[in-house]
Amino acid sequence: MGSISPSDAIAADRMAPTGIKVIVVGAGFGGLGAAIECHRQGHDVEIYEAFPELKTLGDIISFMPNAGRIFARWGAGEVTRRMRPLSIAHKGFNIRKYDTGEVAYHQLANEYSADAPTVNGHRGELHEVVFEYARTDLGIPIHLGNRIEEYFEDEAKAGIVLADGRRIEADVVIASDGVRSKARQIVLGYEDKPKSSGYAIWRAWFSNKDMVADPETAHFCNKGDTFNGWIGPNMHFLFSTIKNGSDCCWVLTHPDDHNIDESWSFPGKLSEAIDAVKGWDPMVARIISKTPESSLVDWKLVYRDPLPTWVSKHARILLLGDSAHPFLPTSAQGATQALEDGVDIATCLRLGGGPAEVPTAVRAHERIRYERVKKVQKTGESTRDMWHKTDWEAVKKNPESIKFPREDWVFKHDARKHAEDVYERTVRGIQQDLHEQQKQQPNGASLP
Ligand SMILES: Cc1cc2nc3c(=O)[nH]c(=O)nc-3n(C[C@H](O)[C@H](O)[C@H](O)COP(=O)(O)OP(=O)(O)OC[C@H]3O[C@@H](n4cnc5c(N)ncnc54)[C@H](O)[C@@H]3O)c2cc1C
Repeated sequence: MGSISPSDAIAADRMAPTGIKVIVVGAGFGGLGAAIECHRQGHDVEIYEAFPELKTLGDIISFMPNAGRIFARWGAGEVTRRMRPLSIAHKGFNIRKYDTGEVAYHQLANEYSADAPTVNGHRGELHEVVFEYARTDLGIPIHLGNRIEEYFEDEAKAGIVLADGRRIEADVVIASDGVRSKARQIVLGYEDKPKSSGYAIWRAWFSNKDMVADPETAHFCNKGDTFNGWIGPNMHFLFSTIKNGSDCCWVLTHPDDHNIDESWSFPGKLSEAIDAVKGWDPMVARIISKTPESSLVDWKLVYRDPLPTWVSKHARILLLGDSAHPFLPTSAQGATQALEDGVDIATCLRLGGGPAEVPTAVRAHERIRYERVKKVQKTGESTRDMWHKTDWEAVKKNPESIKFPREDWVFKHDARKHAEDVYERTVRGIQQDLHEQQKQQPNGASLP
């Protein structure tokens, strides 16, 4: 049997058309993932995005095996093949005590698995792989430079209003427009603002030039990729070397009660970051001092309590990814859960069967995803608290207690299989609940 070319594998990666038209707002990981999965599962999809062109900005992002499993299925492994050379290939995570710098625990890296790889790399570079896969390989229309100001729906359709006044309709609108989503107003019926998480993060990505010039820091770059974390009271500093040690990246999470009405990303000041680590292992300040100030970002971390719903009244507009549920970075699951959302909604729409069944499919999606997302969100708080309130005497006795949690219920989740397994049962549950509610309405009035 002859081998199949990557382009044939990509073309073959599509199920029969369902006749469902989907608009996705936002081309972040959430929107792109949803659009790719909708395309694969036979829906007719296009994306509207505010940014006028793709820029490979940012620093590190981690995708755990529950995201790797999703990427690995795109184009029969073509997407993960493109991601692999961009990803960190460190052997393990050195978890250090903040003041002495001693390694309290060495957590081995996950083995590379072609079916469900862990992917850690530059956010902009990985984003570009996914963006180009959607646009160039799959031919999904991505309309850049379109900021959506309004969403609308009735029982039969939903849509968006573009800046020039054009109204575009579809069977369903997936609003993956991030933490400041405009769609939340129509979904919730009120304006819901993100609040301060009480923390900010200095973040930097830079070349190893000054690190290798200093014999005290050169070893981090001369041994290939490395990953070290200093864990201290109410703060942590994570430092990676990437691409065989040629690039460096760090994040310093620290308390900060900012005003979240303001923009949340600012140029960072090195002196402030160095001040924050007074009393810490001097290596931390030394690494920070090698950072060109122009590459330092002061990122105010916002959060929001779980929303009561992600679905509009007629169930034709759906919040997805950060617009529905922002995560704390200590879960390392925000973008991953956005990808799971995309797989789930694309699967529910297909199993629903066609445009008339969209509201049922959208409601089933929310019911399938809601509790899992809430539970994963909590891991961001528990890991942060575990690190920021470390009892070092207890860690001496049980070093493993400080490791980054890797739980099977999070990592082994197969979003598509799960949706296929529970869809019918979930729809029956929704119908039963509606029936019960209708019985309780006076004069048999019907519910939306
Ligand atoms: C410091 C930090 C570190 C993180 N680390 C990790 C990690 O290691 N692993 C992980 O899984 N997650 C991580 N996350 C979370 C992750 O980055 C997000 O959860 C994820 O990127 C959300 O993707 P999204 O597509 O939902 O939203 P976004 O990436 O915010 O995308 C929203 C898109 O919508 C567009 N848009 C917004 N408004 C409109 C509009 N009105 N009209 C049209 N387009 C619009 C925006 O331009 C943007 O492109 C981290 C987050 C932070 C803050």
